[in-house]
Amino acid sequence: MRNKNLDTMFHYPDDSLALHTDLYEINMMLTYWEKKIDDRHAIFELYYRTNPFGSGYAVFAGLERIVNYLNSLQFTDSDIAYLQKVEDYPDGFLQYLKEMQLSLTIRAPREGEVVFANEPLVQVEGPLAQCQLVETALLNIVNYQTLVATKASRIKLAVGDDPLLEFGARRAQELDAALWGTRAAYIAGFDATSNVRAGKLFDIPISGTHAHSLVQTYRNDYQAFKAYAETHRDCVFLVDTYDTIRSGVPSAIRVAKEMGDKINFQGVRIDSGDMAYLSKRVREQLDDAGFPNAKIYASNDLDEYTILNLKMQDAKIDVWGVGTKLITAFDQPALGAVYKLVSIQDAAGIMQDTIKLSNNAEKVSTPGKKQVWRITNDDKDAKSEGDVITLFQEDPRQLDELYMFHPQYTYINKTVKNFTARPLLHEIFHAGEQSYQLPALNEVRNYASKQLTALWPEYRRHLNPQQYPVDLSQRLWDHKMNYIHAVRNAVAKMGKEN
Ligand SMILES: Nc1ncnc2c1ncn2[C@@H]1O[C@H](COP(=O)(O)OP(=O)(O)OP(=O)(O)O)[C@@H](O)[C@H]1O
Ligand SMILES: O=P(O)(O)OC[C@H]1O[C@H](OP(=O)(O)OP(=O)(O)O)[C@H](O)[C@@H]1O
Ligand SMILES: O=C(O)c1cccnc1
Repeated sequence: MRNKNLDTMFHYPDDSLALHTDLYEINMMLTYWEKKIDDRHAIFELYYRTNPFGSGYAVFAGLERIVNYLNSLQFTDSDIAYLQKVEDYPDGFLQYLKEMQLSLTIRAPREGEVVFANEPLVQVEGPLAQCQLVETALLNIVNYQTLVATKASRIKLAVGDDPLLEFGARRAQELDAALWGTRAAYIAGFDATSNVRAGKLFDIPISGTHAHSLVQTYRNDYQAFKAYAETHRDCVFLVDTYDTIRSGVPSAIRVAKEMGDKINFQGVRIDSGDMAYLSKRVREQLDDAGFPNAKIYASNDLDEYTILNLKMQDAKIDVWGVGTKLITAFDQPALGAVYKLVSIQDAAGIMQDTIKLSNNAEKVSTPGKKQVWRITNDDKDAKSEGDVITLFQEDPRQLDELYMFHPQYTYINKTVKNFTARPLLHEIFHAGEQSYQLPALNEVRNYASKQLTALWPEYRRHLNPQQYPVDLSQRLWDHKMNYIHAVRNAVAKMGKEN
């Protein structure tokens, strides 16, 4: 055994994720500490502004890693020694960091929840300095995992019930992305992965065929397939190394016939060329040879668009392998989630909500601690009517009817009568202690599938989906308008004084 642990290559046996943050967070912590406001109660909310990939929704992922991160959050000796070496921080502050004990309360949706732009996804509440410290890691985790889970759900939607394999490890942005991207893909509907470590760590089914190098090694399709068949029971032969129709498939058939029931001839994989044309010809070859149950696997830069197109061309593909375009979120490499202060205690100990104005209406933040409610209509197959963001203490479940209106175009409105309101933000940590039991991964996956089904197809479709209503309650809307006017007036007054 050469290397015991990945982290040991960094020569810090006590390396931790406490420094997995931007320097400006620690710089702000110093200011708060020196000015004795580090303990002020603060509330931050994490959200993104536009659904990715032109989707009508996103699939929330990353919660398990957030929980692991928070549970392990503690500055270690080497973290402190490093800060001491590179920054001119006072000893008292370093000591404060060293002794810091997590006391945050965190709320988030269940992993696998369907979520929408501008909804608070992670709500972080507690001492200002701690809220600041965790910003970078929370954004890092949610931005990537939610993005890949959403991409995966789009691909899953395209394949329907066909088996869907994740092949991304080699093309991912490094090891962590391969690992957690695989998990996100599994949550959103992929059935198995080629990534063996992801299989081991997360108990995800693993799956593997073979590469072109096997065929190149033997310089001949038949010899390569034969050798593989003599050493494996389950066989999927990659038939496109030299000539799919004239050499690859005939060699696969010959080996399957020769080996008989010594192997389980599962099928063949095509990885290049016109896959609509080739798959139809290969299907005929397999059927004519007496292998109607052998499956045709396809891979090669697939995504939801090529898959839908291949289906439209009636390609005879049974199993889909997707790597690069999934794991790198190829057509939109960033979700763009942000983390904003929405409320903070003043010197008198009173919570004061905060707002960020912008010339762009969509970028004006919504002040205050909030809750998100999923409104489903009991008269309409329990499909979603929309979401309503409320002040945290509001509870729409107490209402007989709910007035829902578009937060910008308020003339777009409706009143829902026979409805169910379900809060999306659950307490995950309470005052630093984990208060939520993480569900098993398969439960998360089933949950995601159920939530996607509960969404009207109009919101789910790939192209130009309908915009799902994400409304503000009347109270929150009034609250926001009051803040906008108050800040505008204050700015105008300051302008006159200056
Ligand atoms: N019938 C088809 N309709 C639409 N797209 C297809 C069809 N067949 C293949 N594709 C896609 O077209 C792209 C073709 O890729 P590329 O230009 O690399 O060709 P190739 O045949 O795979 O060549 P190479 O041997 O270099 O990989 C891939 O993304 C593939 O999934
Ligand atoms: O196309 P993706 O969606 O990214 O799927 C993963 C790709 O990785 C392999 O190719 P690669 O050329 O790396 O190896 P190979 O020699 O086995 O074809 C495989 O054949 C797929 O084409
Ligand atoms: O098992 C496969 O076919 C596979 C695995 C990784 C990448 N491409 C293909």
